[in-house]
Amino acid sequence: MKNLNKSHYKLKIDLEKPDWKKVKEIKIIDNKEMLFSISDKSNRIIVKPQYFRQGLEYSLPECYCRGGVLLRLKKAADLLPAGYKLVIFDAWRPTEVQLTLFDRYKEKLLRKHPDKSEKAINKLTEQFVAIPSDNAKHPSPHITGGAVDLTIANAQGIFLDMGTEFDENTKKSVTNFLEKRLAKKGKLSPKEEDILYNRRLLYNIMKAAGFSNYYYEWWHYDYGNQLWAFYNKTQAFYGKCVFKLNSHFAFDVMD
Ligand SMILES: C[C@@H](N)C(=O)N[C@H](C)C(=O)O
Ligand SMILES: [Zn+2]
Repeated sequence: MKNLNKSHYKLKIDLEKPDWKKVKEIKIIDNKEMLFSISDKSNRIIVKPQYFRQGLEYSLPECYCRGGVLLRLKKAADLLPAGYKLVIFDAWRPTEVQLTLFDRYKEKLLRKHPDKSEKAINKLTEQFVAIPSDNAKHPSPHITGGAVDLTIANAQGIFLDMGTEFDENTKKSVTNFLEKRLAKKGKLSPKEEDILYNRRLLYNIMKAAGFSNYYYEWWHYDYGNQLWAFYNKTQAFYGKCVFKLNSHFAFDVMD
């Protein structure tokens, strides 16, 4: 890390928890950009669809995102140190996949906390999986084609240590977990320091390309949807989208 450019670590990770009530109230004027497949668009982006690999029902063998997201992913990838690549785990999601993810995690929490109320369990679930919604006024982030889950691989193809697995549902996944520990204790172990800088690298290139990060997950970034608009204090331009294949093998956004 010491031989890498300082600009990769310029910004410390400073984030707030989203207020989902406010997020859902943000106005969306969809710009109708199409969904594109992400594979083969840049030699610095690898696609590894995690939910398909896990055999999740309705998951897809390819990742798709809006045109503006694809452009910005390429920009972020080009900002990486030489040889490093972005690894995409998931992007646009069918509502059915969002539902399965939500139910799967909720069941896990119910088993762990049989004494908690349904309301409390839903609130906990919502931290790691957005409430499944294809309501045009407040669609779940991944249903818009504006959200992407990703990490970084180094020049040897090894995933950088981000401190947790993808989708690990613990407080260690909170993006600035180690920033807070550093501020409190004044120092980190060498391994923790590596993780802190790896997260900062992802955060810095994605911020520079125009994305926002989701407080609870180091791997989840947004552009153009309501969650992004919340963090950027603006309106959203990506709403709910379903797709149909057109003659250019891209996907038209449908209402
Ligand atoms: C499930 C996880 N990978 C994820 O994407 N979580 C966010 C909150 C979401 O479901 O939008
Ligand atoms: Zn995500």
